[in-house]
Amino acid sequence: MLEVRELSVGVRSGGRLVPLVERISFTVHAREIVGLVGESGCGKSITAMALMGLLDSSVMHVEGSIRFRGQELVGLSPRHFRKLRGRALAMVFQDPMTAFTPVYTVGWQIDEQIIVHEGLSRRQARQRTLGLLADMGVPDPQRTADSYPHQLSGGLRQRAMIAMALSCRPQLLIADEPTTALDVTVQAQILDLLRNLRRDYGSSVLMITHDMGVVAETCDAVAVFYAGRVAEIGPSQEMFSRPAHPYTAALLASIPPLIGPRPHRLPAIAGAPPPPAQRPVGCAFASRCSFARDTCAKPVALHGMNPEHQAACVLSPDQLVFPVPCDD
Ligand SMILES: Nc1ncnc2c1ncn2[C@@H]1O[C@H](COP(=O)(O)OP(=O)(O)OP(=O)(O)O)[C@@H](O)[C@H]1O
Repeated sequence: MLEVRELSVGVRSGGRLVPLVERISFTVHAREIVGLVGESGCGKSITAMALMGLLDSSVMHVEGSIRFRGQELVGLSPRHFRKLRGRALAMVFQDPMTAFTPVYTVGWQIDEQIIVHEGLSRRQARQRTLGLLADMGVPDPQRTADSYPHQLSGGLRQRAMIAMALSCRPQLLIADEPTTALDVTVQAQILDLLRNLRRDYGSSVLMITHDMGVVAETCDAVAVFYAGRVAEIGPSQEMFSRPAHPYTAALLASIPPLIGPRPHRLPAIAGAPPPPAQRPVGCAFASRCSFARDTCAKPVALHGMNPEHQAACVLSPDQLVFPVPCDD
């Protein structure tokens, strides 16, 4: 369905190219939910924008390959990208107000999307809009369709945006932090909705998040991003039970337990990722890693526990014994 190979994105700055994303590879199979996870600034959104053809080519340079259902997207013209977007490829954002304009009703905007892409009449489009809103668990679809975006709660707006993204039955939905702005109950409902998309619509989902808890709830496979590179990639179950990169382990340690007493405080990762212009050639996590040693200063490629589960760490999983969260 989607194969990203050695994808790099750089920004032109002061006569040189600063790498924002470096040689990223991952695959999304049909009906699969894949997570891109990592702290703020590690390149998740830039990757998503490259997939959607939304990067400004006068500022950003894209290299490598993005094959979507056999079609190469790197170098695709804006006109061809426009045809794909909203149809085969769709995206939902953290803030639905970026998807909706405030001056038209939500229903009118979803209708428009359907009319433009599928040539249905306004009446037929409205039927589909109401059906989509109902599928998204909107209690009163007619009323929601007739509302302006600012009249809806955050949860309803998010459902309406997902309905709009699904209006032309995309094969791949990219969800960029779709639940971050929502309270915990609504968050769980939206994640449920995304999980059901493959069953109800046959869609694959690329889930972008900084939250390992969201990955645990939804994703079949996950790529852990750190400072513009993939630190670890693999099936989520396997990665959760046996992380092979200290950064993954640190992210996992920051998920609150679902059952039992919650630790007094969750371990946070001290420090911050290096900014793009200051990334070292070796492991960019080394300066924050309790396992760091001299060899971490050399570049390290992803290598495998098995062909599917790979990490870019000089240590083998046996050498990585991670502390469990303490309860002090
Ligand atoms: N237009 C731009 N020009 C220059 N640098 C940029 C631009 N957009 C993003 N960056 C930089 O690229 C890096 C990756 O940003 P990106 O938004 O992809 O991170 P992210 O992992 O999605 O973080 P967040 O979770 O905060 O959205 C960051 O260091 C960011 O400052």
